Amino acid sequence: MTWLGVVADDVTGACDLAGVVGSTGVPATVLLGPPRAGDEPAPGAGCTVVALTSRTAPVDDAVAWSVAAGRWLLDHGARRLYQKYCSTFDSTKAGNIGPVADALADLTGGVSAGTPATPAVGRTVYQGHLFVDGRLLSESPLRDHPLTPMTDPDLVRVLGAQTPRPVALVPWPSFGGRTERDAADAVRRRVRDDPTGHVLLDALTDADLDLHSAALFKGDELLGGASGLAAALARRHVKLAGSAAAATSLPDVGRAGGRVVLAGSCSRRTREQIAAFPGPSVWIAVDDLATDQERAVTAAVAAVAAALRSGDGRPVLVTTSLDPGELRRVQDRHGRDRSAQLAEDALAAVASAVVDTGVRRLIVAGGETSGAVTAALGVRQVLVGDQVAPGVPWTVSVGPTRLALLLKAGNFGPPDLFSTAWAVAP
Ligand SMILES: Nc1ncnc2c1ncn2[C@@H]1O[C@H](COP(=O)(O)OP(=O)(O)O)[C@@H](O)[C@H]1O
Ligand SMILES: O=C(O)[C@@H](O)C(=O)COP(=O)(O)O
Repeated sequence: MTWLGVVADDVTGACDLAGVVGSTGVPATVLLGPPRAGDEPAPGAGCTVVALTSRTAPVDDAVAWSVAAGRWLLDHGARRLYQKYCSTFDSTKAGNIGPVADALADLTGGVSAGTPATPAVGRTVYQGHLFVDGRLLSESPLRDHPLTPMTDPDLVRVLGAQTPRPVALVPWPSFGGRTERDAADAVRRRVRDDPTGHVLLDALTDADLDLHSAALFKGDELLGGASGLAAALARRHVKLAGSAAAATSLPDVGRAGGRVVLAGSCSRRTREQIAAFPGPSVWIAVDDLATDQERAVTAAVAAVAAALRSGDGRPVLVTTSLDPGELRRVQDRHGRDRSAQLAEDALAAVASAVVDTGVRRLIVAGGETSGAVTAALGVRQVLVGDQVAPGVPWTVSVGPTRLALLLKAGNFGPPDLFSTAWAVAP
């Protein structure tokens, strides 16, 4: 029975959260939404995540899809709603986190409380400022993101610019190091004082997130954040229920057909993973796609097929990724949105082509990229298994053609992920 219903703004974020929650003993499943008539949560899932592609969508679409997903989750028994956004608060200039929070809060208690802090992957929030591996967000590689460059680390200000509702902060000194009861008082007082607003929570450690989950577990407000707070809520759920479920074992997809890595992420970690990849690789240039998309995609598909045939079973990497300087030049030539669309469409087309030839195991790097690839493959639901690294679980698609998919957030996973993750593939 679904206890936590999650509306996630991208596919890799959904898998991150489901993997992390699953590792606490709460089985989690991901529906790639918005939900359609006849969709049902997977049986036995304590946490059902609806993955949207709403992070960079127009605001009205993001709100409409999120409300549909939230209603569906509540209609299917979810006791709490959770808005999953990025641990680095990734937002376009228009900013979808605020409007979606406003709309989802209206479905629940009218107020939201949450934090992107996820110490397991180096994201902490202090005095409302977001740090990534100890650097302010604005000084981290996120300032160079292709679609959502983050240049302001002050989350109260960033969220405040996205919503007409008040945004309040629970700063660390008001709860940090306190007893569970005192910390809960500090959080609940803030939530009571702002009954129509959004409350952001500082958090430096998982212990801080456990204090927040104790304060928020029984309320009716909209919860929000990244996988850190969701995991703390799941730990609390398991503690109160007194038992954890066994890890989900994923069905085998077989070993035939070869293995492919599709990397559309330009994030620093993905670029390290590309640089460390020892196998054959095919690079697709956005300039070529802009000149003649069909020809460039056909050439890429042929190159991948040849590499799969002659590569002794080694995985093949296909990528459009660029470093920040080159990326800016491509964006200047073709426009930010158009170049992103060309890259996503190309990798999605390559994914369809290789699956048509029998490939059943794929790693996809990048949230937007994973959204495009799973849409092209017609994947509607994935079962989530063990994590290869924090926030990086293998999944298997539900449906007649089972695919093993590792849908990886751009900045996640160790540098050798593209060659080592296969050892534990379903
Ligand atoms: N060569 C390129 N030029 C312009 N945009 C690109 C290029 N390669 C990839 N992109 C775009 O960059 C974006 C990366 O976002 P995403 O896939 O979400 O990765 P991440 O998880 O790192 O945020 C995608 O929209 C992708 O299509
Ligand atoms: O919270 C996170 O950092 C991730 O779950 C996430 O959302 C990452 O987004 P992408 O880097 O766009 O995959």
